[in-house]
Amino acid sequence: MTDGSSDRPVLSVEGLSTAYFTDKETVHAISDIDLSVRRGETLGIVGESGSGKSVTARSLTGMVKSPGRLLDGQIKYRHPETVTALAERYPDRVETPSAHTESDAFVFDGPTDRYVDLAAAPETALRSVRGDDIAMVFQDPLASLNPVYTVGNQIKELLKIHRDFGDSAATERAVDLLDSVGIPDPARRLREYPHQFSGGMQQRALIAMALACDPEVLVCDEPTTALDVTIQAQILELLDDLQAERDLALLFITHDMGVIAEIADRVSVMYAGEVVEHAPVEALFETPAHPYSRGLLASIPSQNPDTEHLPTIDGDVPTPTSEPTQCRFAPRCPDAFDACRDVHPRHVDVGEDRTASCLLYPEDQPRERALRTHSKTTTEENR
Ligand SMILES: Nc1ncnc2c1ncn2[C@@H]1O[C@H](COP(=O)(O)OP(=O)(O)OP(=O)(O)O)[C@@H](O)[C@H]1O
Ligand code: NI
Repeated sequence: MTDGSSDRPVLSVEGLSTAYFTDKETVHAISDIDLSVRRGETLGIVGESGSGKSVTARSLTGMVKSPGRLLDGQIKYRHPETVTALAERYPDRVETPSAHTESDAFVFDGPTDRYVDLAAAPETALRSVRGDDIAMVFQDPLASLNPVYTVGNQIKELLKIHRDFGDSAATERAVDLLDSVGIPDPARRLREYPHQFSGGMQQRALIAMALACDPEVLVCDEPTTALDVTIQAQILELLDDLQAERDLALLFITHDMGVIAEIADRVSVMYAGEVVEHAPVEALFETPAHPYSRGLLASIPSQNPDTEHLPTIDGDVPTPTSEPTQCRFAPRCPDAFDACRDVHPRHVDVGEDRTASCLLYPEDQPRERALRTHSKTTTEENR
């Protein structure tokens, strides 16, 4: 490829913020999130309950429901066919180097980068991206499957609507899909209802549905949390195989560091609506940079074989009701110092391909100087 898009991440999220406006308060569920995932890569998103993982997943394809709303940020989806198709469908909303349109452009067709900004896309465009380009698998399979239709009919329906398949072609493809996710005797299971499937088989069926339209990106939000460990391990292995076969970009959300170790290539650690560390998985486990990451790791049984009681991080994730002006982890942080309560940390490089947002860094600088790095306003920085 000559347009340079091929070596960029298929999905990159920049400065994404989503808030819920309730009668009582505004919940800044995610603030200024950056993420990226490449084809064939698994990005793990980890954090305790309430850290904003699911809101991040929902924000990606316009699934945030009122009273929630995206406030800011870009979601750059780079898939040449989609860029071309949406540019044709929304000619007034395309920005090219020769034709600068109004500010409501969401298709960017430049010489060095071609993408669709899903944060600015209209719902009609998002609807065609959702499921087709970016598919999701959620924790509770029964909530995502319709109890009154057979599993086969649900898969076939997708293929008929999104792919214009006829009935027999859809049946054939549905059998292949169930087979590819390791469901034995697929032609027979196709005629069964979701409740006739075990939990693990339901989750496999959901993965088959997610893959029906050949997505580029698969987002899995705690897909194995409800399953027992043996079945969980089988599903993780399945996802790993499917990803390799299809060169999928996989975004895998979990609160479980053990699962992250199994499946992720790179990891983004979330806390109270922010990403606090980005790192390759080996580096994160060997030398976690952010004190929160250290705390999460210390609570994995396999990392502490000798301890009878696993250390946990005291306290809970706060519900963020304002934009961050300080370190949100400071109240629970064993390494916190005075400035942590006044200065909002920015992401700084802490190694190859890794950053952390913590006032302890840059580590090689005297603290005063390090603090000045964090105090800089966004406009001073060359964004
Ligand atoms: N519909 C909503 N209305 C108000 N606040 C919401 C809503 N949905 C999510 N939130 C808030 O957004 C924040 C992030 O929630 P989110 O569900 O993304 O967390 P999570 O990391 O997925 O947690 P879990 O591991 O429990 O699934 C929480 O403070 C939550 O209370
Ligand atoms: Ni969640």
